Parts: sequence; structure tokens; C-alpha cells
Amino acid sequence: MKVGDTHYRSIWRNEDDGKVMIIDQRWLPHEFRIVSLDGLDDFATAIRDMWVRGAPLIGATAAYGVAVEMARDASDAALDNAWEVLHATRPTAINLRWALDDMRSMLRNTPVERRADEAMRRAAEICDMDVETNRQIGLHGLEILREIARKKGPGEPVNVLTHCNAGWIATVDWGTATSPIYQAVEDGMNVHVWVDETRPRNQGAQLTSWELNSHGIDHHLVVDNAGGHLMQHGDVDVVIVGTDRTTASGDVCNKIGTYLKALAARDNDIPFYVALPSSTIDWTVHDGLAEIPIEERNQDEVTRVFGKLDDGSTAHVQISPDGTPGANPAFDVTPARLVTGLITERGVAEASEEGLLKLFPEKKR
Ligand SMILES: CSC[C@@H](O)[C@@H](O)C(=O)COP(=O)(O)O
Repeated sequence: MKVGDTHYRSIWRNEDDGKVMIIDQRWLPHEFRIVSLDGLDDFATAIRDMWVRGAPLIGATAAYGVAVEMARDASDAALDNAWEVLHATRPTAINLRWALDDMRSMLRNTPVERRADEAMRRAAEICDMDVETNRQIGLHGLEILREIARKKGPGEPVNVLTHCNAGWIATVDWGTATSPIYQAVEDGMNVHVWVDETRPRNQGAQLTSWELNSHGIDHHLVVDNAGGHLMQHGDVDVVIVGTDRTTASGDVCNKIGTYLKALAARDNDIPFYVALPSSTIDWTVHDGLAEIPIEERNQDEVTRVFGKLDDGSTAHVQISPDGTPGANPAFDVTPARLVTGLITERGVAEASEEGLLKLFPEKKR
């Protein structure tokens, strides 16, 4: 998508020196910084410390991490080590394991002398696939928004509420939850987005708002606690969020706070959709609450916030008393029964094993 007049992806390779480049998301929206990732440790740090984040982008970054390591040492031992190091970075988003497994199984069947080239080729392919997948998600989601617009009447905005950042910057391009919004706006639809700030790291305030602002899309930033109130007053037509791992039975694990939005949506009869590439489905897991590991992040993310000071400089500031401990579960699970539908690249599935298998019959066991 666009930053100013320039089209960017969130990760790419330089044409001249072949380096892997990312947008370092820690500084957005206040500073737009591009950095190169030069070795396995850089890739692991970038994922762990959230220079890049969002399930699909974590997967794409890991794929390039393997590729860069293969250029240094293409042995089986280096391949296994790269898998382990990258896999240990973040526990919840399944796209990480999906991308690492994909790379390793392909490279194991590739002669050592060809591994570096093949790994780069496949990492680029994973990125291209992500872009096309998200574009398809957008087209399927567009139909949902069109239907809402038809019911509302001419000129009335379709009000979408979203949580966290499942935008283009969380994927390689387009985003998942935001892809239908971008498609709808390109289609001329009047769309307005309620952006949850998404404490503790404020992905909504810092990233989703930045994206929508850059694309001139009508939006308001709201505190996380405002969603229920907006829904009670008829100000939300649909909720669309992303996911870090969806079970084979349709339970959805996403950024902490998603579950509360789903509860409020159900109480107010508002459709609650989850947009996801099929690489986010963990076909081995059936009970999201019992089986998905929830990342517990540093308490500093709760007790401090990052922002711009009046003099224009940026800083982290403490918001709680010295000594008050923070607890920081980063994700929660929304049971399938609260999900209206799963918007995938193959269409909209009912959030159930049966619904998912209708769209992905090759996954039947
Ligand atoms: C298309 S991204 C979907 C999810 O990864 C997103 O909603 C989310 O929860 C991101 O969490 P983050 O901790 O910022 O990586």
C-alpha cells in the first residue's frame, strides 16, 4: 500500500544488493524507518522485539531469515538451527511455524549447493502468495460490506470496528481485516472505521490509524473500552479483526481484547467477522482455549506507553506507580460460537470444522 506517493510492501529485497529490508514498526507513526536484516540473529530479534509483527508478516520474515542463513551455511545443521532460533521468537502466531515448516521441507529435498538460491526464491514466493491471498480476502470481505451498504441505504457510511492492526503492515500487503476496507474504498463505498487503540502496545493507535490516515480513509481512534458503547448506540455495523491462530474448529486467537469485542457484538446482534489467510489455521488444534499457547510479554509494555512529546521527540513514559507490577497476556481466544464467519482467500467459512472443511476439503483426515 502507499506511504506518501510511494508503494511499499512491509518486507522486500533490495534490487541492487539483495538485502532484506523491513519497515521498523517500533517507531510508527512518528518516524518512518527502514532497516536491513543481515543475519539470523537480526531476523530473530526483529520478530521477538516486534520490529515486524502481525501473523502473516512474522511468517514472511522468518522465511527470509532461513534464506539469509542458507546463504551463510546451507548445511542440514544450520537449517535445523535456523528453524529452532526463529520458532522460539514468538509462540502464538501459527504462520511462523507454517513458514518455517514450508521452508525446511522444501530445502531438505534440495541439494546443499542450490539451497541458498532456492530459499530466496521460495521466501519471495511466500511473500507474493501472501499479497494475492490478502487481495482475495479483501474481495470476499467486500461482498459482506456491500450487503451492509445495500441495507443501510445510499450515502450512509458502513461503520467497521477493528481491533489491533491486521492491516497491510501486519502482512506483506493489503492486510487481512483491512483488505475489505481498502477494496471497498477503492470501489467508491462510504466506509468509516472505528480503530481500537489496542493497549498495551497500541497497534490500533500507532499502526492502523497510520495506515488509514495515509490512505485518506475516514476513521476515528477510540479507547479499547468504547466498543460496547458504540455498538449499543447503533454506531457499529460490523466488526472485522485478524487472527494469529484459528483452530480447525473455528476458535479464533487474536490480540488481547478481541474476545470482549466479540461478546459485545453478540449482545448487540452485530456481525463479528475474522479475516485470515489459510496459513493462520492450525489444523492440529481443536480447542483454542486449552491448546493455543498465549504469549506473555514484558510488563513494561503495560506500565509504560510510547508516544510523541510536545517538543516533537519520542519517548516511553511510565503511567503507573513505581513498583506496581504489570501482567501482560498478549492474546485471547474467541470461541467459534461468537464468530459470524471466517473470511479466507477461498471465501467466507462458517466458524466450525464443517465450515472450514467445505472450503479446504484437502484438509479432511
Ligand atoms: C493480519 S495480522 C492478524 C494478527 O496477527 C493481529 O491481529 C495481531 O493480533 C497482531 O499481534 P502482534 O502482537 O502485534 O503481532
